[in-house]
Amino acid sequence: MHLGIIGYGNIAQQLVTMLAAPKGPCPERITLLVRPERQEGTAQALADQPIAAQVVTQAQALADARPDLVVECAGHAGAAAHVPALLRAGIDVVLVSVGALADDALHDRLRAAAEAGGAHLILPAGAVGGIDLLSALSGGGEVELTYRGIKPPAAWSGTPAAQAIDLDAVTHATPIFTGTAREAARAFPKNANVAATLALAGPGLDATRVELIADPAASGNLHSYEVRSGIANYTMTIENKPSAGNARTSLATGYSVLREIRNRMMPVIL
Ligand SMILES: NC(=O)C1=CN([C@@H]2O[C@H](COP(=O)(O)OP(=O)(O)OC[C@H]3O[C@@H](n4cnc5c(N)ncnc54)[C@H](OP(=O)(O)O)[C@@H]3O)[C@@H](O)[C@H]2O)C=CC1
Ligand SMILES: O=C([O-])CC(=O)C(=O)O
Repeated sequence: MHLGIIGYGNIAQQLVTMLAAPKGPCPERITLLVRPERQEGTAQALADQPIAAQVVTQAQALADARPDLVVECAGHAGAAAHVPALLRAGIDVVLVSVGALADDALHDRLRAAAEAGGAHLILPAGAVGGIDLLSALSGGGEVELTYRGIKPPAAWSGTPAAQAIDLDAVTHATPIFTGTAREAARAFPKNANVAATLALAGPGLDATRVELIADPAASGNLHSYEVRSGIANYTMTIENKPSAGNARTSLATGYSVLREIRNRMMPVIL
């Protein structure tokens, strides 16, 4: 496999490290797309790992390299800037920044690009689980979904919560947002991709209720949700450990993307 990666932050670095480890299938080549000012530093960082790697700075250059699969790990703006051109070029893309789809215009643009290119936009489960069952239940009729995301106060820094309350002074679990999954994904682009993923697998971005909480007692990122439907009811709680490079991103996210990549390299998909 020739793998493309957009962005070289926390998730992308975790991915390259895991892919380069001597366990499990590994791509033959990686092409990374980073900002121009990051090109040299990224090339240097990649020199010490065993997978052949090149670094480009334009979506067109990544498309021209013809990777078999691209994973986007660059946030909502990075996804909007680069993913449409890749889909239009017929390249399948795993969109980690799922909350970017809360922008209807971008959602339409990505869908049209995938159709025009005959490519697929793949939404990974990311830091949450149970997407398979939720999506299956949604195919069978009406589904009700409520989601609650709990993170330590520091994980909400740089978000609207930091303007509304003093995060350093939070002493107990404090709600910082209630609303729809669409509102959450747009207001918390680095923290509510899970809400968007659940909503898209479930009753939709405007019909999914979301509560976000800052809790000094939280040791990681906790995602819990409740599903009610005519076919099955379930609740799920996931206690995620934070990733080393970015506390607001759960460690499991990189593993979920790794699964998407390796499923493309294996005769049996699971
Ligand atoms: N689906 C899920 O469950 C989850 C999804 N996410 C999503 O994944 C994203 C990435 O997470 P994480 O790796 O932890 O975040 P980081 O901030 O560590 O990494 C993001 C990287 O993307 C780069 N980037 C941003 N814009 C562009 C661009 N236009 N072109 C190229 N590179 C760009 C940044 O570079 P620079 O420093 O130069 O800006 C940075 O290196 C999050 O922003 C979030 O949207 C996160 C957690 C869970
Ligand atoms: O990684 C997580 O726990 C979830 C997250 O940041 C998001 O949903 O954007």
